[in-house]
Amino acid sequence: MSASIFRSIARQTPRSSIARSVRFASTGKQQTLKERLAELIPAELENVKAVRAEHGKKSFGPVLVDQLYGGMRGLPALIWDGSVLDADEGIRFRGKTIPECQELLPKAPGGSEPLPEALFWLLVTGEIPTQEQVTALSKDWAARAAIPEFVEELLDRCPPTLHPMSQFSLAVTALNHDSTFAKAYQQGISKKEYWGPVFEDCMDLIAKLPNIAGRIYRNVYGRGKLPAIDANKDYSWNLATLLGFGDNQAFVELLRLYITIHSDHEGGNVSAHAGKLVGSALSDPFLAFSASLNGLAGPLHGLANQEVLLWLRKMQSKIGENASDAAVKEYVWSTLKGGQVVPGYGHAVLRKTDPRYTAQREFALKHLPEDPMFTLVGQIYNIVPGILLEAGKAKNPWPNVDAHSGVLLTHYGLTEMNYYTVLFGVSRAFGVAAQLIWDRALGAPLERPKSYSTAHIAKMFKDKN
Ligand SMILES: CC(=O)SCCNC(=O)CCNC(=O)[C@H](O)C(C)(C)COP(=O)(O)OP(=O)(O)OC[C@H]1O[C@@H](n2cnc3c(N)ncnc32)[C@H](O)[C@@H]1OP(=O)(O)O
Ligand SMILES: O=C([O-])CC(=O)C(=O)O
Repeated sequence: MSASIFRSIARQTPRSSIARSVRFASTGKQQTLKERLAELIPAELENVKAVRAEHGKKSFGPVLVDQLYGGMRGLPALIWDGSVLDADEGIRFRGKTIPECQELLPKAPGGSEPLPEALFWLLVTGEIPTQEQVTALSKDWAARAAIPEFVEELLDRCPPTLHPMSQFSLAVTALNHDSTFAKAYQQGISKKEYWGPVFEDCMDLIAKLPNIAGRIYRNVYGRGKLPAIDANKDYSWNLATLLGFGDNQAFVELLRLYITIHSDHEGGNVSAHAGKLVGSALSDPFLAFSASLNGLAGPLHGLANQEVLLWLRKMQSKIGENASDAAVKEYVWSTLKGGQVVPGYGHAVLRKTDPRYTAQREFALKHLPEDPMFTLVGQIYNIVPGILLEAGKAKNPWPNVDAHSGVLLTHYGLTEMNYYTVLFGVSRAFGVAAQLIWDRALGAPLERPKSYSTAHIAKMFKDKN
């Protein structure tokens, strides 16, 4: 089966799999996310049953031995309806591109970027929520935001030299202490009911992340005491305030965009897949998401946004600010010749400029067109792809999301690069949580693919010849 057929199947699935039906309960009252989900699940169970009955025994493309050795690149192996990644076009959340989400999703009063609350509703239901539903979600998350005292103490006892991502993962793991799902499982809950307590855990998880992320930031960088969550404000405003940037409207808008676009990138990326894999053992969402965070903390994945800034700063200290194209080119070549990757460039799936990069560039053009680091990012965009093409190894010479995010955060004064991946992690929780809820609702089984030894592969084909 050709790649384009895979893509067209993948694109159709989210649109057809979930009916866009009633948004209001028969009483006329606005439905909550959980009520709407409870309506959608039986239909989706039937849909999956029908697809499996009709296509379950059909082959979905050959597996090449190279894919076994090559990080399973391109291997069709997972189901996730929340988002699908096209190599040329980039991500669609439930069939919607980033510009479509920017246009269609509800916004904060006076704001122009989508509210991440709305994106979460879209990921979970496939539907665009009303403004009232989004406000109710902001309030629900604010009400769940407090973290247990022992988790606060855990974070307060971490040495500031412990990487913020390690602190983040540790705190999320510890939230498992109060998991509704783990308790329900111990009490013998039926398989059919799993999604309910998993939903509650996922809501708690997302809600508690600003307090964890804020506490880590203030502890590690000595930024004083954490303020309280405001139940009348949205998630991003609260996160910005806990970080100490809530009075900067543009920064709050940036966070709304940032959390929306970093949330999900189909099912196979390291953080999404790690969460799904661990969740498949019926580990609760806190344990599953801490696995996601540990994957996101790797420099080839989410940590690349930290690496980009470190690389840019190193470049500036070596060749100075406002360096010529020739000097930048030489620096890029020296990175490659040193056996290192150019952070923020290349991708396992994408073959064009990441639309998340483009969305951030457009934000920068609107809010910080004269920023010198933004100018440098533009200069690098004109230089790196040509060099990667000439070097001839990278399949995708274009920038990914991480090439741009740090420069925006730096502009507003969030200059601590080691912290950047924590914000990526807050956002990625939205996608991982949505996926965990649906996996338990659809009864996704334990993941356990088969591994082979090299001796087995060699013998298998020798025997065949
Ligand atoms: C949110 C995200 O996770 S987005 C990705 C963030 N990561 C980065 O920006 C780090 C830099 N980029 C990379 O390392 C890679 O492009 C990855 C990890 C993103 C994708 O990896 P792959 O799918 O294996 O890429 P690809 O098939 O193009 O790799 C082929 C070769 O090109 C190299 N290559 C790929 N991208 C780059 C790059 N940016 N700089 C230098 N070399 C590169 C690979 O290291 C590999 O080299 P090898 O044959 O010596 O092992
Ligand atoms: O899709 C991937 O493999 C990596 C990525 O961009 C993400 O997870 O956001």
